[in-house]
Amino acid sequence: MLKRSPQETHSNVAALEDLVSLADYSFMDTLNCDPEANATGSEHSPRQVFSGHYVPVKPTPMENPEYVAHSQSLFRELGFADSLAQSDDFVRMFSGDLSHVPEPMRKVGWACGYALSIYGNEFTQQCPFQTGNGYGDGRAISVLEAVINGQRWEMQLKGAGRTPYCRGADGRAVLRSSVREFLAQEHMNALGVPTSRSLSLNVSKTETVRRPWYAEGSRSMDPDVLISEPVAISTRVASSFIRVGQIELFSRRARRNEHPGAMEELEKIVLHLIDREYNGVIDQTLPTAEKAVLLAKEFRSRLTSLVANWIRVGYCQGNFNSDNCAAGGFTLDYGPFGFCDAFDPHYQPWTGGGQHFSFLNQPMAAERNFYSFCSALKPLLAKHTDCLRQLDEIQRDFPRVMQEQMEAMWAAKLGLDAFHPDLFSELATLMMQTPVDYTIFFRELSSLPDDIEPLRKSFYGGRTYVADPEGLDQRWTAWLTKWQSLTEHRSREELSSQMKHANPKYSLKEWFLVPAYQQAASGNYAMLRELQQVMTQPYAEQSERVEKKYYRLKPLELFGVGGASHLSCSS
Ligand SMILES: Nc1ncnc2c1ncn2[C@@H]1O[C@H](COP(=O)(O)OP(=O)(O)OP(=O)(O)O)[C@@H](O)[C@H]1O
Repeated sequence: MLKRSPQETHSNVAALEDLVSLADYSFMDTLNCDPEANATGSEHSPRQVFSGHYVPVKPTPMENPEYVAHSQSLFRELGFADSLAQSDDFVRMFSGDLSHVPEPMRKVGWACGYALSIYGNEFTQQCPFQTGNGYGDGRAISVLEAVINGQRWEMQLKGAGRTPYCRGADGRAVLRSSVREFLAQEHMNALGVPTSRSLSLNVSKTETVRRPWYAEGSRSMDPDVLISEPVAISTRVASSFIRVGQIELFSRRARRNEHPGAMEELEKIVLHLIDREYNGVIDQTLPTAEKAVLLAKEFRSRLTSLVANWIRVGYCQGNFNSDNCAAGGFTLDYGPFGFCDAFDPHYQPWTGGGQHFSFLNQPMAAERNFYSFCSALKPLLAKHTDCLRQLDEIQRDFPRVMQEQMEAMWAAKLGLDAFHPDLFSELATLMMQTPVDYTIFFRELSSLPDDIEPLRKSFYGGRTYVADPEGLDQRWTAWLTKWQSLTEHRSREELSSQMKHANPKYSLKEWFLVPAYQQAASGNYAMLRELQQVMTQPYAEQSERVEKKYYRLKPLELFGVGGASHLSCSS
């Protein structure tokens, strides 16, 4: 096993050999392999997995892979040469072909099982009496864990073929959803929102799969209408991919005493989570029960901050169940996500998603996931009443901590020293009634306008109403005057600069993504590259051409039926 010390730097990862020399399989010592699994990783058919933390699985190489994109910023952070991304070896490996990969890399990846709670309600699929159901990484296969520049990274191929958790599906991801996830991860990182990161994106020149599409004139996917789409594999990278649902899976098994080692497996996954995500935050010498309490407290802090950040940048996750909630407190699984255009508290990017996951309901959805997380820890605290009491307190206090984070976030967006409920409530009403583009409004406000004229750039209604029958102009003026009186004690330059750090100028709207992935499907990646360039500097003033194209209201024809959102949960 090869492990580098944090002091060592790797500024010269220019070839596959350099990368795989960093491979670290220490998780195999601390986690359990499914005892029924075949060590060669040749299992690609769905089956029930009853115990163990991971199943060895070989990725299924994508036919005729072609390089599409890589993250220059992550490559820089990892000390990788940009030329590596397009080298044959690298493209093959991150398209699922490990046959040529040298030692010490094992030519087998791994997939993990997890459970699912839907808005806090336990969901069990297929097998009601046992939690060893087939839910888990159905198409995501990790191939490498490595400590690079003192930080541990897990590299996971999404769309790398079937695993025992595929539940009969094809194990593939299409280019459309892969482009969305690749760009969204890049964008969120540049926005300063904790997230899994994009490493690379490759497409197959020949392999396609069929996916449901819209029936004529409808906004919903129709399972009977299928289209062929190119297959792609994106590699995402994170300190771990442990989800709340994963802790739940082992907790359910322990609670139901499903097998003799169930409690031990729960403890192992919790300690693994602490090691991967909370190392340095939680004292390793404490007993497990005390560690679990600290873990809950730290996760609460990260999760509430994460969700406040989502709202700050206009992001809605769309399907924030416990399987899509990273236990490290970062954004994971960019499926039916969206960045809002017009401000709407009930903005929900996914036609299949419920209102409970909509934009301003995300704190509640986070609370549900947090409760699932705390419940999952409880079997470890059964004999520790004091720890249990502390955990209950941490859980009970979630809404207060969430509210504090939200208020601090709104205050920062408005450049205020403290949250002013009346001012905010009038603003929210005005933003909805006008309505305003969320990104443009806050960015224009960050330039500290003297009157409401510059704010009109963000008014959707402003394009159609002339007479102002509802007196919106007067109300906006009154609101602005009040806001100005609360901020006038600050240096204008400093205030504006601070607000521009809280309020991005550019956000990755779906109607920018659609033409980019459509063009990519025909082998042209120009728009994708341009979006990557623009959206990785979301707070910067960019060229006039960029501003004209990406800092504008969503065109009216893209609203409503036949709109620009081509997304589903699992594409
Ligand atoms: N084409 C597919 N083949 C096999 N499994 C799939 C496929 N699509 C989705 N799944 C699995 O179904 C579950 C729900 O899908 P969802 O869209 O939330 O996840 P995903 O986008 O594939 O994965 P992740 O949460 O890892 O980003 C996941 O466990 C996923 O692995």
